[in-house]
Amino acid sequence: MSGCQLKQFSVQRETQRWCYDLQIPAGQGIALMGPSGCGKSSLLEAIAGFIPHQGALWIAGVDVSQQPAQKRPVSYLFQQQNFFEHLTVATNLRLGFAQSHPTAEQWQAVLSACEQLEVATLLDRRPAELSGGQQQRLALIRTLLRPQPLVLLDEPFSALDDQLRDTACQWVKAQLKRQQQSLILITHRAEEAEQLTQHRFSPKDFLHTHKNPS
Ligand SMILES: Nc1ncnc2c1ncn2[C@@H]1O[C@H](COP(=O)(O)OP(=O)(O)OP(=O)(O)O)[C@@H](O)[C@H]1O
Repeated sequence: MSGCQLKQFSVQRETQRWCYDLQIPAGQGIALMGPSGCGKSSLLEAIAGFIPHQGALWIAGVDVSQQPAQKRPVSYLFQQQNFFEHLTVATNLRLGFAQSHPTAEQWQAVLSACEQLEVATLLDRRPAELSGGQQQRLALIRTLLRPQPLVLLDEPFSALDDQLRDTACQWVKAQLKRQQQSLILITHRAEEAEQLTQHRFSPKDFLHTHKNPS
């Protein structure tokens, strides 16, 4: 089956445990909302393979739950953009593709995205020479153009003003549709969730709290 499916997928942080049964069809998305500390980032980290989980995780028809993080077909944008500081923006963008060699078509898509998101003149700079909003748009481009079936975005528009936020949101929506990627989005803004996803929920609703033995 295409898309992404979590079956009895459980994540543990000390005394807290969340258990999820979710399905996200290809080209569709869900938004994780809710207060600080409710478990939004923990779910993304477990799906990406950075923290342990139990249960099954199917992505594009394959159960990847036993795979290490680097093998999972997931493209993840953290709140910190994690660029290599000693490399130019262009080289950082190339690193998103297999063997760091995008095809001519893939690189054309990168350049076109850079034009649309108004960062095309920045490709020869180093990340430290960019504003927070410029870094965020370039990180979005790197994340969305990696040809992975599942995209995880953690507050991807937080450094953008309203006009750029709207432009970036529309671009993300078009990319997901064109590449039939599933999305899990963390956001505090209802309008972003409505624009990009079909379902919204809080991890709080999936929480089982254990009492420490006394
Ligand atoms: N590395 C860690 N070790 C132990 N507990 C952690 C760790 N990281 C987070 N937690 C705890 O797990 C719970 C969920 O945290 P998580 O970061 O997933 O929440 P969040 O909803 O993403 O919060 P925020 O909106 O503030 O980023 C919190 O109680 C937090 O204190």
